[in-house]
Amino acid sequence: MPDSRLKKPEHRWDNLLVWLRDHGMKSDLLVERRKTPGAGHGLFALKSCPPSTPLFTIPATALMNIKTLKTTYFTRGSPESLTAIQLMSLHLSLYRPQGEEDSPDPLFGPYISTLPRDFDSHPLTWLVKRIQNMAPRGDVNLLQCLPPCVHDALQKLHTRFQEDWAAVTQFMHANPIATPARLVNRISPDDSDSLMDFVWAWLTGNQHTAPVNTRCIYHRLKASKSDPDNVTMCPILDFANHTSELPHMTPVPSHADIWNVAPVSKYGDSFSFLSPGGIFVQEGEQLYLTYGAHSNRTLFVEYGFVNHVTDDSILQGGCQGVQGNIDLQDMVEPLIRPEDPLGSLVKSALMEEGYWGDWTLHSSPKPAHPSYRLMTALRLHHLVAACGSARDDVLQPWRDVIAGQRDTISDVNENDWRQTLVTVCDAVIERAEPHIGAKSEWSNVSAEEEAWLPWMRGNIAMLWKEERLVAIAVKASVLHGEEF
Ligand SMILES: C[S@@+](CC[C@H](N)C(=O)[O-])C[C@H]1O[C@@H](n2cnc3c(N)ncnc32)[C@H](O)[C@@H]1O
Repeated sequence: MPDSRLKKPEHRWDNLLVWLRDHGMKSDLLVERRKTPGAGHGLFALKSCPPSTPLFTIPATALMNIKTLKTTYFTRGSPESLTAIQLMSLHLSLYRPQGEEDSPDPLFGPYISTLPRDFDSHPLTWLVKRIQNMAPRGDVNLLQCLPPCVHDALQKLHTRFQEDWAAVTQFMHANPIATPARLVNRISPDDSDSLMDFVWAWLTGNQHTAPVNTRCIYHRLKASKSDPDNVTMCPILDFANHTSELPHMTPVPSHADIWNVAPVSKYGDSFSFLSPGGIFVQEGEQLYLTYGAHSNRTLFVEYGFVNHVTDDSILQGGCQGVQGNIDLQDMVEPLIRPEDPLGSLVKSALMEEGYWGDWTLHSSPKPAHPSYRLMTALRLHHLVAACGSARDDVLQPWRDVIAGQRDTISDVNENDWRQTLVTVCDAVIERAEPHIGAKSEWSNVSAEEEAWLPWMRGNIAMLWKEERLVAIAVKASVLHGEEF
């Protein structure tokens, strides 16, 4: 067990290592945790190593997931009545460290004690606080400063959060004996402290793969490869920051992955990671993971940070990792006017064919372009507007285009939707400009406590900058007559 005298924050990492060794971790740890400028902690190489070197292995019993938690909460033989994410969030919420204390969790205490103590800088925290009428930190209501499509994405995340909160509070109501008596009150549907503990837990226990958001990673635990409960929290690994460009660490496929079966052992397989392939890592270099090919909108909403974008990376394609991507739902929906009779028919047709929403612009691959979904929606909008009708025979040429039986509806229709796209791009550019002028404290400020507010303003300005640059790039493509 960890030495109970080692209670100061700087010893929490050491306690975690002792605890992991108690769980059977061998001394093959080639990484350490260090502070980074601007991204909290990160993982760094303890010594230089060749490509694809084993860096560390976390034993199955030290991974927090549905297998290692289920005997604590579910009656033997009964169905698992919470998803993996809900179960991890419940457990974390019950054992959230209070103040500077360590987590009282008898199962994962030394691990939970190393996790970030709050997610005040995360947009979901702002949204829940606003709904609860709790004063936001800092003097600016950052939610009002978000680009509309980012705000919409945050609302969707909040809906997922609320569903999990409802499932967990119902579970606790139906299974009051699942937790030690002194902790039962930590989950109460009407108590704002419980809710804020759950926000912390949910953001902690959620990251790296859809559908989760901040600290989870795919790990094969179930018979089916695509089971959403194939996720785990993984000590040590979860200090790895994201890169979309540099070579990154990779998991070693487990026995269950290789044979495409559920793990044989009760708690699943252990989890090992390799140094980046193809490069020598130097001692002291930061080791990254790639959380996924996410847009900045997704990174911001799910993880609370964004990738840096520059004029060059969007307009010239100067940086491979940056793929500017903006969503135009809030601009295009008012054009269609679903509240009007014709607009409502356009909406129905788009929904029927699966083309309603997710209308995006992309800076790469070159040329910068609208998504096929957006072109499809704009083509239909102009067809119906030009004919003043949405009868089946009017819609047929549009259906032929989506069925691949013709390239376009007509030259006039192509010209119309391209013109509209230019107008929409102009509106996006104009709307973004006032939000970009604020000086960006992007590079030098740490993301922690007192400093997070200016850092976050820089992130939000970056989202607006991306809106503007991607709109400029797509407008230029249309005006150059690019075919998409
Ligand atoms: C899995 S954790 C990584 C460890 C984290 N830095 C920490 O100190 O606990 C993911 C979180 O790290 C931060 N992060 C990860 N990659 C980042 C990056 N490239 N830039 C800024 N922040 C990043 C974000 O706050 C994200 O939600």
